[in-house]
Amino acid sequence: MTPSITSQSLRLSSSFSIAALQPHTFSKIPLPKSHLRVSRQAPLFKPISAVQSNVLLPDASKTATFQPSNAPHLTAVNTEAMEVDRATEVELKENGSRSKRRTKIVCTIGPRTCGFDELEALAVGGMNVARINMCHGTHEWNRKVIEHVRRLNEERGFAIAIMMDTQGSEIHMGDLGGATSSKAEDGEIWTFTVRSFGSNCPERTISVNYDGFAEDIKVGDELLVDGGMVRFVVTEKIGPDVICCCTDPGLLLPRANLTFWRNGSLVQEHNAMLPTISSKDWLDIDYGIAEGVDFIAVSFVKSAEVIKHLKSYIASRSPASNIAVIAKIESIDSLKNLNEIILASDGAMVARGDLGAQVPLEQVPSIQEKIVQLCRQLNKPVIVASQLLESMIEYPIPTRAEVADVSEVVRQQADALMLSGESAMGQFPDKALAVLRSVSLRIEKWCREGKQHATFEPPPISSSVSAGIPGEICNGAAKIANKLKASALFVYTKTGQMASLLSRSRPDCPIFAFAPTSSVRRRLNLQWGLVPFCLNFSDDMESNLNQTFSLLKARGLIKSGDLIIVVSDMLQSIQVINVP
Ligand SMILES: Nc1ncnc2c1ncn2[C@@H]1O[C@H](COP(=O)(O)OP(=O)(O)OP(=O)(O)O)[C@@H](O)[C@H]1O
Ligand SMILES: CC(=O)C(=O)O
Ligand SMILES: [K+]
Ligand SMILES: [Mg+2]
Repeated sequence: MTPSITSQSLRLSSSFSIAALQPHTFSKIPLPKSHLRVSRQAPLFKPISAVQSNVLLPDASKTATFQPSNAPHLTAVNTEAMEVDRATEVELKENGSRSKRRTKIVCTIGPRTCGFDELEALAVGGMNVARINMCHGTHEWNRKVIEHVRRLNEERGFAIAIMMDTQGSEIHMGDLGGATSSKAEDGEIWTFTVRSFGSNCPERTISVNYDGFAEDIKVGDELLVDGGMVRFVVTEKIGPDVICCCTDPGLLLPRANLTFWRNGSLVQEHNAMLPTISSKDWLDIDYGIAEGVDFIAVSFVKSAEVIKHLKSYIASRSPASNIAVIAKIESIDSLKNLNEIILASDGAMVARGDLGAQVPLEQVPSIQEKIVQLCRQLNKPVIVASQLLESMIEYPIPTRAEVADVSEVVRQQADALMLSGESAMGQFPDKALAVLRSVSLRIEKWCREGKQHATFEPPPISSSVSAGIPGEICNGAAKIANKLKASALFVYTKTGQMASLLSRSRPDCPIFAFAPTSSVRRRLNLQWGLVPFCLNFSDDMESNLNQTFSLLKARGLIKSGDLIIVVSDMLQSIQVINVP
């Protein structure tokens, strides 16, 4: 039977809640008359008779679309479905909604995980975002991956976003003539050159992507592959060829990054000549726009200008698209302009791989913490990437140190963790994902327990952004949710902004975010604590709530008596409701 909402409810109108939180901020804004209504049996909501007719229920029995248990035979009607996937459902039900994982997981897709079945295993294992790296793979290859992910979303109710990562134009090696790797031994002489050889690469010769490669290099400089995985010293320059002697032996991987060091410092001259977005990158970006990817992550960002330029390019090429631009922080230049870059972007990535090749390794942890905090202040999602579980490329369990590293990211409350080689070409992609999931869950719980008696204070919003009324409503709602130990926060949001602000407050309970389009839903799937749903809601909050309660109860994701705190784009209010 359809429930009616009759349990105790408390409704705080905007003027009450806002004024109570921070009166001075709102003096200029006209608000409705202040009132606080607390009622028992409050007739706030009508019973939901029309719920089922507002929901699309596909026939396929294996889909995860919500299907109220008493109406299994209804089929398509006029609006979009509200979907939930197996992974979310299991996580919500396993230990109760409050223990749902908050930290999101990005998986890089490579030869190991590009098939439909492998992608499905990652989806079921909790992947929130699939990353394709344009350093590798053709457009055709990447298109297949995108198609598979789309199919999983459509058929199985997942909300997996696609992130396209640009190659960027830093100096890197060629593809080793198709070999998967090459071993450089101590004392061996290798040639690095701008000449290209196709598949007939002479022995101990590496082609390099940048024409000006040999120009600024001096005999005696050190050449580091992938930040020092293999090290050479330059012994001679002959025309376009740079002759080097190997001083730290190791494995050379295709397209590995190259940096030059002189007297202990990075030689930056040639990097300065390279555009952040190369002509190849622009073609890849056109491809990404055409494929409708959700995020474009820009490698080796140097300034805010390039982000602004890309955002206006996307807006002009595809005005209706909702592609978010993520700034990858992985160079000395990006550190110099961090504030402006992050402000101009829709999110950031701490790309520790290349970052660690440009700054001394011992500086990487403090830089990571600084970027994570800044992103939180500026309300931008942040991903921490690279080498989180590097040993799991080869081994089925991580090192203790890797677990400690992942724990630290979770403790810092970054939005997302990222797998690179572990999921792209490692032997244990599913196990690596499971480690990220279980460490996240455990550390999140530990942090919540630890702060039980601490007072709640979200970080101040930086003076360079103003979150205004919505920001204060969200902070207030999170505060109330923590105090009352609510089961969940609900947010009805058209653009996703209100959900982001709630996520920023890092509340103790999960945030169920209802968005009208699947593209907003996917985009929200990168952010801490958000459980995004696609729901075609109206301006009538009463009916939205009736509908949502009915659907979530039918699925067993909430139950009568649960305490829910509700906010929305449409009303400047915080509602406190017991699920009927
Ligand atoms: N599409 C792909 N095809 C083949 N190999 C891939 C692909 N994507 C990733 N890989 C492999 O996985 C490794 C790690 O992936 P990752 O995306 O982190 O790349 P990367 O080369 O380290 O560059 P970046 O700095 O852009 O992350 C790569 O070095 C490569 O060997
Ligand atoms: C992810 C990436 O690009 C890096 O760590 O360098
Ligand atoms: K890249
Ligand atoms: Mg990188």
